[in-house]
Order: sequence, then structure tokens, then C-alpha cells
Amino acid sequence: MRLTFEQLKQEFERVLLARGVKAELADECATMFAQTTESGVYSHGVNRFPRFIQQLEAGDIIPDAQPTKALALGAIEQWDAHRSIGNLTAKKMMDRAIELADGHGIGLVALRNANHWMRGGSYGWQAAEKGYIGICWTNSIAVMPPWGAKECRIGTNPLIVAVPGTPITMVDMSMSMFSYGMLEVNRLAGRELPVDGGFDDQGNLTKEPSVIEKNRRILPMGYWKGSGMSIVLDMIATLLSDGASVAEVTEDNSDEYGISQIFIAIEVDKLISGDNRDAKLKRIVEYVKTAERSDPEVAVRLPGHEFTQLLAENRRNGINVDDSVWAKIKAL
Ligand SMILES: NC(=O)C1=CN([C@@H]2O[C@H](COP(=O)(O)OP(=O)(O)OC[C@H]3O[C@@H](n4cnc5c(N)ncnc54)[C@H](OP(=O)(O)O)[C@@H]3O)[C@@H](O)[C@H]2O)C=CC1
Ligand SMILES: O=C(O)C(=O)C(=O)[C@H](O)[C@@H](O)CO
Repeated sequence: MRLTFEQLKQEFERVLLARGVKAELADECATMFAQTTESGVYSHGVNRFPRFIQQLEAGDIIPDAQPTKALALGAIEQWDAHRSIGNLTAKKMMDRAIELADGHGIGLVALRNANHWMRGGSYGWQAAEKGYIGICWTNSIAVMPPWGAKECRIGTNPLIVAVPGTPITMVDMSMSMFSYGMLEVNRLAGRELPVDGGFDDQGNLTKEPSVIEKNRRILPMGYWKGSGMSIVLDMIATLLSDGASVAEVTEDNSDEYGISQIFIAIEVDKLISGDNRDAKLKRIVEYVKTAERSDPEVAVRLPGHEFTQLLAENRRNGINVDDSVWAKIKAL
């Protein structure tokens, strides 16, 4: 079905208010979920809302908690989220990293005791829209086997790198070949994955999302490379935030909360003139896009470049929401 931004926001807000979330917080949180969905990232917008409510009801998320600064070291700060609402706090932390970058050229905020932030790209985009390079990542509960294993011991730990420009170029990617959210999107659409996404129970690579969702033998992106990146991203987030690692979250907690996150903003405009920046970015983009195509019918595209058009289409035609997901939300 197709819904408007307002219909989404109103329903999200209804569910949040009914669970005692204060009006201002419910409005802000519902807006972020609706914005993520309107941007076309259904996996971590509307589709993820029931799971967010389940963790709110379980007490994993403490809606009235507010992040506090634990330590300041010039361009680096360490904050404690106190298990506040994940997307609202992540937005505040990227804004803080931008403030630090404004004064120091670069700003890094390390956050502990955090909750799932939904679409990581929201925070990279947030920085890039203000003219800063935005880099952020999070650890998670163990949901991926390290390369060579069958048992989940590492996180999907998405890494986001956003570069300001027109349009913004942004890589927002799980350390797994597909996020669980994208497995669900493909399953709900009745699609096979475009490339192998994990192993079946016999240890063979598979494109079948439901098999991977069930056995959790999800494939690290780039095989051993994604596995290694997941591990070092976890280590850095854990050390700089003095927070919980994937191992601690998984072994010490009853679910995925109390995670660790990194937010980095880097100044650009004081290092290169606007005209020079745009000319250089244009040359990179054109050089990439004009490569001889594998399939003459399929254009080479850069990550993040489709969001502007996707947003315009969703605003014009309505946002395509899976019926079964909407039924779940209406029943909350
Ligand atoms: N614990 C957590 O918080 C987790 C959150 N997530 C979130 O889930 C969402 C989905 O992650 P993921 O499954 O990795 O997303 P995708 O695999 O859909 O996309 C990953 C990246 O690859 C780019 N890309 C995809 N297809 C192409 C293509 N054909 N050509 C060029 N670039 C391409 C995407 O650009 P584009 O966006 O333009 O398509 C994006 O930057 C993200 O927002 C992520 O932050 C994921 C895992 C865990
Ligand atoms: O992969 C996802 O999608 C995703 O958000 C995660 O990996 C989460 O960390 C975990 O909750 C599994 O959904």
C-alpha cells in the first residue's frame, strides 16, 4: 500500500504516545522513522518500528534518558547515552561532532550505553548536508559468524561514510553482504537476493533470504574482509567509548542494547574552495560513471545518488509500505 509521510508519522506517534512516551519525544522519534521510510530505507524505517516498540516495552530503551558528556579531550568527546532512544541520541551526537569539527577541523564523539540507531546513513547524511564529511559506525549484538565459523560472534556493525556535494555521495553499509533488514525487504517482496547473502544449513552459499534469516549464517561483505572490518570497528567503538563490545552486549545483556557508537565530522570548506571542491568531485563522479558498462542497459551509479530522486518519487506517489508490516503496526 502507499501511504503519505503524515499517515506514517501519525501512526508512529499514536503507538509511542500510547506507551507513555512524552509528546515532544514521540513527535521527534515518529518524524525520524517517517523520514527514514520516506527516504526509501524501509528496512530501518517502517519495517523496523515493531522491533523498536518491542524493545521499548521490554525496558531496553529508556525514553526519558538523556545523553551526558563523560569526558572531553579537545576534538574527541566520550558520551553516555544511558540507553536513551537510539535514533534521537545518534542525531544529537552527530550534531555534537559537527560542533567540534567547527572548532577543531575534526570532531569525534564516542557513545556508550546506546540503543539501535535504525538507519545509520541518517547521521552521515546529516553531516554532509551541513558541508562536513560524516563518518559513523555502531557495534551490535552478535548476529554474524566471523569468517571461517558457523556461530555468530561478530556484529553487522554498519559503517557510513558521507561526502558533501550535489548530490551527496554516501556509503551506508552493513559489514554483512546484506543487513537482516534487507534480507526481510527481499523476502517480503518474494525476491531472491541479487548475489549470495549467506550459507544454507549444508554450508552452501545461498541467495534465499529466509534461509539466512533462520540459520543466521549471514555472509560478511567481502568474505574475510567484512569479518575483519566488523571486528576492528567493534574494537574502536568499544575502546573510545569505554563501552560494551559485541561480546559484552551479547553475553551480558538479555537483548541488543547498551551498544557502542562512533560519530565523526570533518571540515571540508576551510580546506578547499567551493569551486575547487565541486570541480574535483564532478571529475571523480564523471570518471566513474562513464566507465564501460558490464550491461549496456544498466548505468554505473554512485552510492547515495538515488536518494534525492527516491524521496521526490515517494513524496509525489506516496510511500510503498508492505501490507503485512503496516498491519503489525496498526495492531500495536
Ligand atoms: N545495527 C545496525 O544499526 C545496522 C543497520 N543497518 C542499516 O541497514 C541499512 C541497509 O544496509 P545494507 O544492507 O548494507 O545496505 P545495501 O546493501 O542496500 O547498500 C549498502 C551500500 O551499497 C550501496 N549500493 C547498493 N547497491 C549498489 C549498486 N548497485 N551500485 C552502487 N552502490 C550500491 C548502497 O548505496 P545506496 O544507498 O545508494 O543504495 C549503500 O551505500 C543501512 O542503512 C544500514 O545503516 C545495517 C546493519 C546493521
Ligand atoms: O542487520 C540489520 O538489519 C540490523 O539492524 C542488525 O544487524 C541489528 O544489529 C540486529 O538487531 C539484527 O537485526
